[in-house]
Amino acid sequence: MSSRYQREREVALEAVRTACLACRNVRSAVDPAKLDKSDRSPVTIADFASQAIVCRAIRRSFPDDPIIAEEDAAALQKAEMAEFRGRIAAEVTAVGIEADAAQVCEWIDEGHATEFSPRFWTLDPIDGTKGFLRGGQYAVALALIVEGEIVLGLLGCPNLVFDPDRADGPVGAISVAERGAGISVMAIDSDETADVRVSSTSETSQLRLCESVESGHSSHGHSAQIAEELGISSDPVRLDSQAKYATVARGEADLYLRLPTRPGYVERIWDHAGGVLVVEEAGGTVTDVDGKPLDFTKGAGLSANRGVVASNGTAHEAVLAAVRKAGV
Ligand SMILES: Nc1ncnc2c1ncn2[C@@H]1O[C@H](COP(=O)(O)O)[C@@H](O)[C@H]1OP(=O)(O)O
Ligand SMILES: [Mg+2]
Repeated sequence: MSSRYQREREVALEAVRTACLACRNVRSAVDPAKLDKSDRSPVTIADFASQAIVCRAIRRSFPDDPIIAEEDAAALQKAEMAEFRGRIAAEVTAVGIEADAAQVCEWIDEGHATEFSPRFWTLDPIDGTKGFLRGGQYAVALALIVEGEIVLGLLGCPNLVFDPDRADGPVGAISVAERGAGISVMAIDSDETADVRVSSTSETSQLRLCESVESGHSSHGHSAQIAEELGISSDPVRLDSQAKYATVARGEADLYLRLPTRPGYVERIWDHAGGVLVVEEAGGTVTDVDGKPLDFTKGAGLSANRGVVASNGTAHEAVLAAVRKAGV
């Protein structure tokens, strides 16, 4: 695969892999029973550690690139957060990056950009917080956007089986896509690599649909209507995070619907940029519910778009027609 962004890819892959390891450490170190009762602090530690790791890596290699990331360190600066800051620093140190609390806060705040620029990165340090808490799917999602076009997209999915045909095989998959250069999926814990491609399903009744677990993030009512319109009788697969894009990219699902639950909700770029390129480079198509391409020139929000439809490409027009019919 010829690569125009070889160095960016290497830096991004190493950073996402390390962030995935930190997320896993936090997840396995905490008693899940305690997580239910707590104030989200364990997940917050992983969010912050992941953002610190990835922002540090980008800043060291590409000092001039702005980063639009989900978290910031403002809430960490309070005196009563001292222990918490220390725990984040300990998690970053545990994956081989020695850091104190102040340093970690500085790295987190490298992700403070909000405005569009000709070249920038966007990061969701943990996409799918609820999946992370449930022990389900979550993703470290990173993308590089140049002149409004996603040129690199990475999804680190620590809980996704590497090979869908080996359910008891290795767990943990990082999808790495570069525009025009294709997509590879790498195991988190080994050198194993796989080429993937979207499905070729064109018969709409056979489409395997995936959507959010949370009905507050995507209208399950509308997706049931769309499925009926397409003649789909199988139940949708529900999973958290951009792992949905990864499953469409490797042909495990044919369609991901993200349908607005209320007028005016603006999707965040870090919730989609990585996943969009992963699906496109695997041969699929991504638009909003009106069939328009997602517009990454508006800053942190996808304010020119409504919802998302990601498909294997073959079925895209038929799906958009059903979306229109459902009155989304
Ligand atoms: N009303 C909404 N519509 C769409 N996405 C939402 C909505 N509210 C929150 N989200 C975002 O959906 C993402 C998770 O989506 P999924 O259901 O696919 O796992 C999170 O980043 C979450 O943002 P937040 O970071 O504010 O929680
Ligand atoms: Mg998110």
